[in-house]
Order: sequence, then structure tokens, then C-alpha cells
Amino acid sequence: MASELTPDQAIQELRDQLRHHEYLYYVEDAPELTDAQYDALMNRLKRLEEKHPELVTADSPSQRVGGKPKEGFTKMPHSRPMLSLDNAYNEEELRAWDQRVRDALPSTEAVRYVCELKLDGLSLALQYGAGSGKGEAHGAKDGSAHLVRGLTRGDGSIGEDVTSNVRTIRSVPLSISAAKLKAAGLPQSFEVRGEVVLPQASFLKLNEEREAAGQAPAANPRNAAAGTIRTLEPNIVAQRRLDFYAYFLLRDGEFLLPQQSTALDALKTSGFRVNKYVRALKSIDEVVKFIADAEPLRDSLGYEIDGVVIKVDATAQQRRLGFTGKAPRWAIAYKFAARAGITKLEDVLFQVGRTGKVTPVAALAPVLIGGTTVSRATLHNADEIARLGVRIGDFVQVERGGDVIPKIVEVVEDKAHPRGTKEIVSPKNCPVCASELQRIEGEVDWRCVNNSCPARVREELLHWSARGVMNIEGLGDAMVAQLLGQSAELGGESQVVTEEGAPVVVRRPLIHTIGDLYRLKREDLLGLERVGEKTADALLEEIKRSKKAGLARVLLGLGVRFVGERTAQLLAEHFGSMDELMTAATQDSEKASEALEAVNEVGPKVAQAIVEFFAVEKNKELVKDLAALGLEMTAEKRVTTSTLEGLTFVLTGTLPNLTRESAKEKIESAGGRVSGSVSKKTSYVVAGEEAGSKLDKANSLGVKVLDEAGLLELLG
Ligand SMILES: NC(=O)c1ccc[n+]([C@@H]2O[C@H](COP(=O)([O-])OP(=O)(O)OC[C@H]3O[C@@H](n4cnc5c(N)ncnc54)[C@H](O)[C@@H]3O)[C@@H](O)[C@H]2O)c1
Ligand SMILES: [Zn+2]
Repeated sequence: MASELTPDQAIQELRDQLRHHEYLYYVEDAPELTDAQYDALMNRLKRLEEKHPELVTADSPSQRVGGKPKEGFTKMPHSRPMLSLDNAYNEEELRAWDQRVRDALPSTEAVRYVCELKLDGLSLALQYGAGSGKGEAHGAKDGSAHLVRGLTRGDGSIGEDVTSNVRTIRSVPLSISAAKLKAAGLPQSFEVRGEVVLPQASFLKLNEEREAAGQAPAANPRNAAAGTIRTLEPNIVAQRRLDFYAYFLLRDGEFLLPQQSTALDALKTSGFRVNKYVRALKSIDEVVKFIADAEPLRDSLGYEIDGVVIKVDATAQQRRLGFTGKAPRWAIAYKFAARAGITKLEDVLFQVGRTGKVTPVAALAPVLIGGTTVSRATLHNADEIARLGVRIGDFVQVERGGDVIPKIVEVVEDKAHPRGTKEIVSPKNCPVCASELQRIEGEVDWRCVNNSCPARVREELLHWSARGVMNIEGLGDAMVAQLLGQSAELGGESQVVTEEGAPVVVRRPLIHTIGDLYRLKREDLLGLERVGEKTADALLEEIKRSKKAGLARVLLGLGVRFVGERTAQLLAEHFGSMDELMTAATQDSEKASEALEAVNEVGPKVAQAIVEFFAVEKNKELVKDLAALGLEMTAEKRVTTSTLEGLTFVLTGTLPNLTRESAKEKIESAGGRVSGSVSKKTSYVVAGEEAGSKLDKANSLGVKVLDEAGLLELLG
């Protein structure tokens, strides 16, 4: 207990804890604490250090930014340290900061503040110059600027070179034409700092994939973004759809323009994405109002924010205000309160998913958190339950962020919140079909491996009928439950079973497989609760209509691991029929992978999943059954537009965004060839600004000419 320690010992202990958690957060991208918990520890340390200034050391976490750079990346110094921001947690602290700012400046001077959203991602420094950093200095002659290097913040002084990953982010311009630089008032070399964020939709998709692959889900979009930008595989980064928002503009380590507000304008003009919620304001009262307006945006932005950053607008004033140890005095981050609440864990339910994965779900006494009633939270798996040490009857801290499923953060224990007594027992058998659960070596999850488990069939049916898949209206929770012989009342909960046992089966199931859907008769449906003639006819019509959905939808509906909408579409277009796909996937494994990986965007992981899917007898039978039932299993075979097999390209002039190398890379990775000279055999000439004799030759030979946009379209 801290109270028994000397201040020196207490400080040491807090520092050790903070360093440990910083390591997990910054280096491993796998925090164990929420930010609120970490901030609380940091604030304890800061208060102790304030009381005992003689104990403050330069290496204290209160004085330093970030973590150590990760192995595997080249380390590069920053042009000027990338600092942290001091925080204000309420209006009083914010007003105190405003007072300090005004006290430090002559009273005759007006102070203007720029308010920006505090994007919850990680910061990057992007250096631009005449050369692309990969050889040739394209911009040298035409005055354009090129992305030379992208660095993470690292420890604030030294960052990690993640240039090849940064190049895959669509909102980072790879080059900026001389004309645009001129319009924005930018020189040819400069530095942009900003935030990389992972949109919530990409985050949810990533976690679905991680779960399907038996990996632990990422804790939050920030950590997922940090993990992504620091993977060593640029093609993975490209798939994740990271976004970059620019907010600082520098040159040689100094702010380039006399105001932050004009810097944001210049960034926008030159083609960077600048967040649209920006305001330059004249008083702290207006700032308080901006913050109040910004907080409710949290649920609708599509990316996470954790506060508002307030900066002194004038660079000259910033210079006079200067810095403390690890943060500027001229800026402050107003942090929104964590959306959290304390409630009682009433029970733990075990849910069986489509893949058989059993997930413990907390049933909570309903509690209002950030305007939403929360009564369920995920407990992920047995490891997570053990880590939390949670028991039924405990009071727990629940946190909710953006669209993310509520999560139990910790057990609360004090006089008002006594501990629960009932241990959570993970079932040894499937709570629905009673078959013994299994755990694949190296995975944390337990799975029901019974392919005909009603819980799994239920999830399969719901997936099959879902919007964007087979689109069968009227086949939702309640109807599926009834078709499986369960009570309609159970609806979404029918597979959620407590210790008391499996869902009540009230009648003989009408269907056991997806194929059975297409054998349903009118009189079957009329026997169900609350199903009249109109409902029955409408559902049968919908089911019939779905037979025409086509191969891509069927593939998607089958729920093969990693095969999402786009992959299903590409597979359908490549093979043209289910038969051809099955033939390809069921030959010996080396040939199968080769045949499947010939499809655009299909890598070894996806290929493997397809092979495994068709190796299961039940799946093969289902596909045959569906074909016999008259479902459309063909698609128009199409050489997808991004396959440039057999085509030859010549590049000339300067493209607005792509460098010569990256255009070449893109063409080659899509199977095309890039040549240096134009001939009759050239398929396309890609011409940019100031294209010369090659363009003339193309025109005289009648070779097709593309601009950058045309090339990108061809690449899909
Ligand atoms: N959970 C854990 O274990 C753990 C461990 C370490 C740190 N943390 C968290 O990390 C954060 C501390 O790290 P920090 O030093 O990055 O501080 P910070 O995140 O509080 O503030 C600084 C950062 O804000 C970002 N930012 C977003 N929008 C901005 C804008 N418009 N203008 C300028 N900057 C903007 C930048 O990336 C900048 O580096 C805290 O939130 C802390 O809770 C958590
Ligand atoms: Zn089961």
C-alpha cells in the first residue's frame, strides 16, 4: 500500500508501473490498462512529484514522451521533438491554463485560440522534398515536392522510419505539384505532422478477422492503428484503410507560417486532409462552447476522438510561451471523460458463434453510459476472465468507446461495492448441443466443433439471410428460432444459455440446413406462432428470389473464413462457376493454393481457408444441395480490371500524386510490364505534366494515353 511507503519509494513504484504500461502501450501495442487508468496513475505520480520536487528526475515518465522505438525499423531523429500535450480534465483546469497563457504575455496583446478535435490515433512526421527518397529526384527540375520520409513519434526525439507503410495511406499525398505548392504558399521542402487514425468500421472488421483467425482482438482503434503502421508488411497496411489528418506545418524544425490557422488552410490547399472541425476563437468562453458542441460528435464521426486540442494561434506568441519538460505551454488537450460506469455483473452467458467459438458475455444490471443503456459486455474468453479475476455478483467498471462493444475494465471493490462470491465456470460442453468443446492448440477460444449444432446453424442462417448477403427479408432472429423449433420469444437470446440448460425446443425443427430453407412449404410456415398467410407467402417469395442472387453472394453466404464481399466477388469473376472453384480448391494442396492465389487479392491465408472449407464433407454436400435446388452458381467470367497481365506501359512526365516508382510498382504488382520506350506493342502510355517526346510518339502510333486517374481506374 502506498501509504506505508516513503514518498521516494512510492514515486519509484509508480514510475515502475508506468514504465511497464508504457512499454505495453507504445512498444507492444497491447495495453492492459485503459487510458483512464493509466492517466490516473500518471496524475498520482505528478502530484507526488509536485510535493517533492527534489525527487523529480529527467527519466521520470512524467518528464518523457512515448516509448522506445521498436526493433525492425530504422531510427531517425526528428527535426524538432514531437511532444506530448498537457491535459485539462474540466473547465476549471482549462480556465487556469488560459490564465497562465495570458499572464505570460503582455496584457495588451490579444490571444486567439485554435480549437481542433483530439484525434485518438498516433502522430506521424512526414518530410517532403525534391527527391522521392528512392533514387531519382523528380521534383528537382519541375519544382514539385515528394514524400521523402514518414516517422513515428518514437520517444519524441527519435522516431521509427515507416515510410513504406505511410505510402499506402490514401490521404497522404505522395507528391504535390509546383502549382499546388505555389497556391498554398509552401516551399519545396517542408514537414507535416498529423495523426493516423483507423476508422471504426475498419477496426471492427479487423477484429472480426482477428477473431476468425483465433487471435486476440485489438484493444481499441488507436492500438490497432499503431500496430498497423508498425507492421513490416506494407500490403497489410494498405488493406487496413488508415487515414491521416494533418495539423502541423514545419520547415527546418520551425513552424512555417505565422499562425496555426493559416497553416491548416495551407495544408488543405496543398492537398492534405485537414479535419473539418476547426475553429479560431477569441475567448476561452467560446472555447468552452466549442468543447461542449464537440463532445456529442463522438458517436457519429466514424473515428475516435478523446478530446479537443486548444492551441495559441500566433506562432510568435507560441515562441514566447515555450515548453515545459515534455509539452508545449501554448497548447492543451481537453480530455473528455471516459464513457464508463459501475454496475453489477448479474450473470455470465455463453454464446456460440457461427464458427463454433464460445464467447462469455456479461449480463449486467442495466446502466446508462454516455447516453446509452448498457446491459451486455463482452468478456472475450477464459483468459480475460482470469485476468480480471471477476466473479458473478461483483461490481464492475464498464467502458464504452465509439461503436465498440462495451467492455469490462476492472472489478470495483470497496465498502459500497462488496465482492461477488460465485465463480464463473466455463462450460466443458456446448451449452446448446452438449457436444464436448475443443480448443485448437495455441488458440485461447473454446469451440463447438459439431457442424450441426443448432446454435451454429442458427448463426449460419442469420448470416445467409443478412442484408448484403442473400438479403432475405423476414428471416430474422425470431423466424430463424422458430424454424429451428425454438420459441419465437427467445429470438436473439435463443442461443444464449445459462447453467439451466439449452433453449427450450417447443416443436420439431422445420429445417436443419441452409438447403432446407428452399424446401419450406406454405403449410409448414402457417403452423408457426404469429405467422399468417401474408407473412408466409412473403417469406417464401423472398426465399425464392434469393436463388437468383448469384455466385458471389452464395460464396459470401457460405461464410468461408476471410472471404468478405470483395473477395467473394473476385473469386466469382475469376472462376465463373462454383464447379470450377471447387475443382480448383480440392486438388492437391500445392496446386490448389496456386490456382486460388492467381485470383487478385487472394493470398496464402485466404487460399488456405477456402481449401479447408471445401475439405469438409458437410460443406461440399451443402453446395451440391444448393445447386440441385436451383440456386444460381455462375458468374460472368471477367478478367478483373486490375489484372494487367500481358499489358505494357510506358510512363512519362510527372503524375500529380504517384511517383514514377510507385506507379511502376502498382502496374507490376497487377501483372503488367513497364517499358522505357514507346512502340506499336505498347498498350498504354501514362502521361503526366510536362510529358515530352514519348507522348508525341504515342499519339503518332495511335497508342492509348492515360492520365493518373485513368491508370488508377484500370488498376481498380
Ligand atoms: N493504457 C495505457 O496503458 C497507456 C500507456 C501509456 C499511454 N497511454 C495513453 O497515451 C496518452 C499519452 O500519450 P501522449 O503523450 O500521446 O499524449 P496525448 O495523447 O494525451 O496527447 C498528445 C497527442 O495528441 C495527438 N493529437 C491528436 N489530435 C491532435 C491535434 N489536433 N493537434 C495536436 N496533437 C493532436 C498527437 O498524437 C499528440 O502526440 C494518454 O491518453 C494515455 O492515457 C495509455
Ligand atoms: Zn454446439
